[in-house]
Amino acid sequence: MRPLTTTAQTDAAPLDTYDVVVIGAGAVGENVADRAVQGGLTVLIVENELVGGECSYWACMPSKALLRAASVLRAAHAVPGARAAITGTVDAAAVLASRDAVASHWDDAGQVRWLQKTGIALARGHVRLDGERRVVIAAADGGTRTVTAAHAVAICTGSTAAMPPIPGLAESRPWTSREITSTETVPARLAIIGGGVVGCEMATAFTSLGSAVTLIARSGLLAGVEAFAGEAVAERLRADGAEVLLGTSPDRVDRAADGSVTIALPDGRVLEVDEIVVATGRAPVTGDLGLETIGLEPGSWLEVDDTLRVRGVDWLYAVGDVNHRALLTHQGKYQARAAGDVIAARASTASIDDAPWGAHVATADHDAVPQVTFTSPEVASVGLTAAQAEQRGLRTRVVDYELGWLAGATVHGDDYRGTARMVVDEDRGVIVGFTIVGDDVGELLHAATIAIVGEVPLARLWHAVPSYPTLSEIWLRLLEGYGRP
Ligand SMILES: Cc1cc2nc3c(=O)[nH]c(=O)nc-3n(C[C@H](O)[C@H](O)[C@H](O)COP(=O)(O)OP(=O)(O)OC[C@H]3O[C@@H](n4cnc5c(N)ncnc54)[C@H](O)[C@@H]3O)c2cc1C
Ligand SMILES: NC(=O)c1ccc[n+]([C@@H]2O[C@H](COP(=O)([O-])OP(=O)(O)OC[C@H]3O[C@@H](n4cnc5c(N)ncnc54)[C@H](O)[C@@H]3O)[C@@H](O)[C@H]2O)c1
Repeated sequence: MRPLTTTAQTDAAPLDTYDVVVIGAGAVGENVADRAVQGGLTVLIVENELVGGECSYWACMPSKALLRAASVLRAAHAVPGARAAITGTVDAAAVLASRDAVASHWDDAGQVRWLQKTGIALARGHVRLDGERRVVIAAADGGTRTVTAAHAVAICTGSTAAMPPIPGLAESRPWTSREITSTETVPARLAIIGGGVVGCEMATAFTSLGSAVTLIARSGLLAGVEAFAGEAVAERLRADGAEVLLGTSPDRVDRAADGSVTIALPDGRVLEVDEIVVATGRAPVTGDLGLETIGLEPGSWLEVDDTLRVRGVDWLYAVGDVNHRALLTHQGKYQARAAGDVIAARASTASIDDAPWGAHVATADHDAVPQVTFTSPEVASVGLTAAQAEQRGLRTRVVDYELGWLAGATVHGDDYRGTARMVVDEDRGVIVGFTIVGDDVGELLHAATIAIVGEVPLARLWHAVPSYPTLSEIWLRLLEGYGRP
């Protein structure tokens, strides 16, 4: 693992009591703290690794930095004139160096300065709850400090890579998302277990960086979204030279004395690789948090109501990955804004706005979670898939359109291909789901999120005119496919 650089504690005059104690200074904890401070409360945030958390150093940011060069190169290759200017392939060393800069060289000084500027006190150490509204902070030097929260404790401890019970796997020192996103080398032969978002993005990145990648998925790829998305990603990975094994999972994994890893598959085949990455989902970071001191189950996801308050404990909040509502930075930060605001409101005489879509609830978590997967092609989706809408008992109509038929696609590059799907709730005349798959479509997603959250009637959407010739004309084509209501 890369050496971590932590900047000294900013909690200059440590108090025994703060209005709010936030456990975990990832993107989500930082935002809970910020909103609570803006609401007039004193806040202590406690972090035992780097301020900024997973997203800044081992997840969103470094992974996107690893993917960007190949995406730009692919776009240039598709455009006559630009294509001729390309004289080489992806420069892996330059990509890794750029990734290092994007990950701030695993130094959290910048984020600590932001905490200082915002008026949030920081303590370094591992936190455990110690009964109602009390926490004990164990510092790296062995010292401990007990702090009481006058109003609330917010658990924002995130998630970690889950380890499936495959014989020999744990003993084989597999990489997780942390090692693959911070690697200093490009393994010549790389196997990835798990066909979810991490597996697909890292297979895309490392194929472009020169690894011979084998992606092992027990179902299709990207199971949570429309099936055509995973199919398009599998097709492109294979075209780019990766091996994609669907509907299978290793029987056994072993690492030999020379460092190589063998993977035995159910069909009798044995793969040999240099590194293996486990990308089979996440586990909550709640195992060593003192949850048992307040009657909760250590190691469990923390179930919350829409104000992000842990069910049955009126002073405790769980925000971000740890509540398992939507494991995404932007959605965790959305929850954090609601949580910080409601904590401040409950600490004062302000009224609580907890009706659906109110200021103090994370209503969008249920039906309007946007996500962009930065594979090739990109996959962007929000709301329900056609199957999910049907399972909900909605009377739906589905409209699909091939992106390659758009004038904007013709200009974008040669042989542009992609698919968009709109799922309409026929009874309400609004969109409940939108998925788009194609190169460079991620930035198109927010229009769909606004349409779904705003419950914009289809009849009114006909008046939202996309510019010609952009890929946004997908909206016009989907509406024409549906017909004017
Ligand atoms: C490879 C990868 C790529 C991703 N890419 C994206 C993406 O492109 N877009 C996106 O939206 N999401 C992405 N995600 C998901 C995103 O990283 C998470 O949703 C997000 O980091 C969750 O933020 P969090 O603040 O809840 O948790 P974290 O970022 O995990 O922060 C929790 C913090 O709590 C600290 N902590 C834990 N326990 C204690 C304790 N007892 N005492 C003190 N401190 C403690 C930890 O050290 C950590 O800093 C990705 C995830 C992975 C794995
Ligand atoms: N661009 C983004 O938004 C982005 C990028 C990366 C990660 N993330 C977030 O991080 C979270 C974690 O991602 P992830 O990919 O680890 O989890 P995931 O839940 O998306 O996918 C895990 C996959 O592993 C498979 N799997 C589980 N056990 C297996 C086994 N024994 N053998 C083979 N396959 C197995 C599952 O069927 C599933 O398809 C996601 O919830 C995602 O939202 C987001």
